Amino acid sequence: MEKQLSVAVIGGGSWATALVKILSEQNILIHWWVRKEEDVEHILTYESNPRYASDIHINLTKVKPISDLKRAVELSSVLILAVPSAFVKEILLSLDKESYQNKIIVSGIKGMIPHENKLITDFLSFEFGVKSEHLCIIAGPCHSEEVAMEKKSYLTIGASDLETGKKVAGLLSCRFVKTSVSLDLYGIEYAAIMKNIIAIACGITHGLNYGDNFQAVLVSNALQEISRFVNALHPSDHRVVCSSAFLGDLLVTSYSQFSRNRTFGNMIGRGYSVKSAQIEMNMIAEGYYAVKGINEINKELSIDMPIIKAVYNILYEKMSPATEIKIMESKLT
Ligand SMILES: NC(=O)C1=CN([C@@H]2O[C@H](COP(=O)(O)OP(=O)(O)OC[C@H]3O[C@@H](n4cnc5c(N)ncnc54)[C@H](OP(=O)(O)O)[C@@H]3O)[C@@H](O)[C@H]2O)C=CC1
Ligand SMILES: O=C(CO)COP(=O)(O)O
Repeated sequence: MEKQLSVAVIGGGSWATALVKILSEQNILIHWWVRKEEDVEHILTYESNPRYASDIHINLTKVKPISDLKRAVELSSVLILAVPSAFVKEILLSLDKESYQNKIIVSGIKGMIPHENKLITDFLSFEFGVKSEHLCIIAGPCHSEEVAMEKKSYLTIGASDLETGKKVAGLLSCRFVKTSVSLDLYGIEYAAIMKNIIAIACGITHGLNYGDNFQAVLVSNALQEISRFVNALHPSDHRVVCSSAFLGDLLVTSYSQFSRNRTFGNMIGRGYSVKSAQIEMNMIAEGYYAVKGINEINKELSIDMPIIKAVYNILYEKMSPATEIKIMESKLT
């Protein structure tokens, strides 16, 4: 009899919980790593995550919650990373290089390694020697809240190797999720990071009382800004920026009521400090960290990015949102 495929989902937040639900549609075993033993106990008792996406029912016949990361990784041939970028380095470095060999590693993280400003996939290959054909990312417009409600969603699996991409796409495809594969792994990994910053800008302008007319201009200028940056870093003749992984994810994060980044930006526009907005949110807005990294990378590239510059100045230079958005406004077309 063929051995049942084992997948580790690493992370205890909303996205990890939603991915566990999607994977539970397959005939596989899911070793779900959550960092606190008390959360493992809660999941085993109540069949739900205590703090994030708690309305998702966890099918314990397929899902095995575990707080021992080493064991979860040992038991699995596919690893899916779904922790916020701020914590991923520390979590990954708690295991040795050997632990990651000959496994497919999939990043569901829409952020970069802090301070180093590396993509998660680059970090995995430089730090642990993971082969490029074993690396994938999960991109596309998909909020965990809608996965919980089984609303039809589309995911794009970014891969360098088509066969690996197809394997991961197969794992994440189900009744309510359709998947496709893109070989533009770098392009969509950067796009997934940058759209979070744009959603913060959308939230800020909404908080400052700008309307839908302005937001449409902001988002269309943002797509050009993202394209300029990604094309400068990783030129490609095959990049399709109007695809779901670029434009689709930009739109959903900029407009959705569920977006953490838009919600965070809205609070900033309404006068909250960064600290108070973060405390009130309970969930992570990746764009806060991403804008620092992208701004640093751009010091060498000097690409014209007025939206990203405005968000950086507001969040890190303590500039007035109203003043910065006025400056940005004059640069949009
Ligand atoms: N939510 C979504 O719909 C989607 C999210 N993503 C991406 O998934 C990634 C994870 O985000 P998401 O699931 O939303 O995050 P959440 O905000 O839902 O959860 C935060 C997670 O971070 C953990 N955490 C907090 N502090 C620490 C720490 N010091 N060390 C280790 N872990 C810590 C929390 O654990 P604890 O409760 O124990 O503190 C919790 O599991 C992000 O990159 C995001 O962009 C991608 C697509 C969709
Ligand atoms: O990436 C996402 C949807 O595709 C999630 O975005 P938020 O973190 O802003 O909710």
